[in-house]
Amino acid sequence: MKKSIVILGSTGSIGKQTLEVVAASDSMEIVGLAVMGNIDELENQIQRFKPKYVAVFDESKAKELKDRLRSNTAVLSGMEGLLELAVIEESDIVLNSVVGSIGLLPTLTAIRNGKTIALANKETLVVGGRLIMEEAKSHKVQILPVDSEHSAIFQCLQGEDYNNISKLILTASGGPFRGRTKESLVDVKYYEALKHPNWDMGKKISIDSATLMNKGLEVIEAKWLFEVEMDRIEVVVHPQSIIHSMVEFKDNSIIAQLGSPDMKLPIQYALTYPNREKGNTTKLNLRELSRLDFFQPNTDTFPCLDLAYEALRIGGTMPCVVNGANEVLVEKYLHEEIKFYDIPKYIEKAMIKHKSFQYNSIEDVLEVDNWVRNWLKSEI
Ligand SMILES: NC(=O)C1=CN([C@@H]2O[C@H](COP(=O)(O)OP(=O)(O)OC[C@H]3O[C@@H](n4cnc5c(N)ncnc54)[C@H](OP(=O)(O)O)[C@@H]3O)[C@@H](O)[C@H]2O)C=CC1
Ligand SMILES: CC(=O)[C@@H](O)[C@H](O)COP(=O)(O)O
Ligand SMILES: [Mn+2]
Repeated sequence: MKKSIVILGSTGSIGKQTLEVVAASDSMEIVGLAVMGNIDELENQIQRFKPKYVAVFDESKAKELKDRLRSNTAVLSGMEGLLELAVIEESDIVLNSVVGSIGLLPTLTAIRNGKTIALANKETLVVGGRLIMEEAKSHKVQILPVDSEHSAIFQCLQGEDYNNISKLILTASGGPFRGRTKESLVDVKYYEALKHPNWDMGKKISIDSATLMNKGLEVIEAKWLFEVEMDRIEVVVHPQSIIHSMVEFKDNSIIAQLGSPDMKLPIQYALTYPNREKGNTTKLNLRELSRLDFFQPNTDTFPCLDLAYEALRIGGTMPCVVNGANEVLVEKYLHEEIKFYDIPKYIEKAMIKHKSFQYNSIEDVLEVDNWVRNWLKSEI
């Protein structure tokens, strides 16, 4: 029997690579695909993978697709359609690779319906980590990390007792501006920030890598996934992105996971877990690797990392505020409405304005997410 996969965000960087993984495997098939509004690409995907269902978030685009489509694929639409797709009976696993906190509700809905989750959408755990992990436990649902660092840690922890973890060591490439001074980045343009040295990713996460907010979000993601407190999560800059992360144990042994920087590897691991299948990524040739470097992150040039740690220290709804502010600010930076250092500046302002509280429901989280987005509108 083939494993039936639903991909939320199939037209994005992770979504397309997931389709490549599925296409190359004999053990998986696609039953559902969801996108925001890129129906041209979705139509190609429908022809190739013949999913039973698709969901298009943008209602008018969904209607356009319905009018165009000459196949038996059912077209769902809006948030309702996205949630419906997240819980279809035919699926064995839901890979969530939408971008942003909009991914929270589909993850939660899938968990409440007992669906195994392959999670690329890190914002889910940043904004609602406590709730998600509680629900996953109570519904006995497994969350399989897709983010490369978390997949690496998950792989390092196979067969290990989590009580023996001494610390998690997340590697960061340092992004396109590694080694630069703050002064030199004041007027840096978004298209320079999009040039990641090692990974080909969507725009939002590429800007996050350039500010180091990506690593901040990943520290929060790691805290929830592996139940490790923030003072035992360390970030080390590793420009080659060959070691994808490490775990140090009580006995001072460190286990690392290595591979060429290609997301198809963690995607495949999540989809085939606990098995491993033949991979199609470039093999590492250790003899050709001349060196592996490690440095301390420069939080003077990249203050976003410290802001994320501070949000985690405060706890409650503060990480949600940091995430919501960051999403708005990255979008504005991409549209040249603000400058590079306005990103940390306004995130910090939002943190000062917000009084964090312990959320008890998804409604609490969504309200805070909404608040920070509206507050920024009036502030900038
Ligand atoms: N790219 C990477 O290598 C990595 C990404 N991640 C994480 O994975 C997630 C996805 O990143 P990435 O693939 O780069 O992002 P992209 O911007 O490339 O793709 C985003 C995808 O989400 C879809 N989407 C956005 N909003 C909605 C919505 N409301 N309903 C349905 N679909 C929606 C988009 O559809 P449309 O095309 O129609 O707009 C698109 O398919 C992010 O959380 C990121 O942090 C983690 C590790 C690595
Ligand atoms: C591929 C992946 O998981 C990204 O999150 C990547 O880690 C980004 O690179 P940085 O280390 O520069 O943030
Ligand atoms: Mn990552």
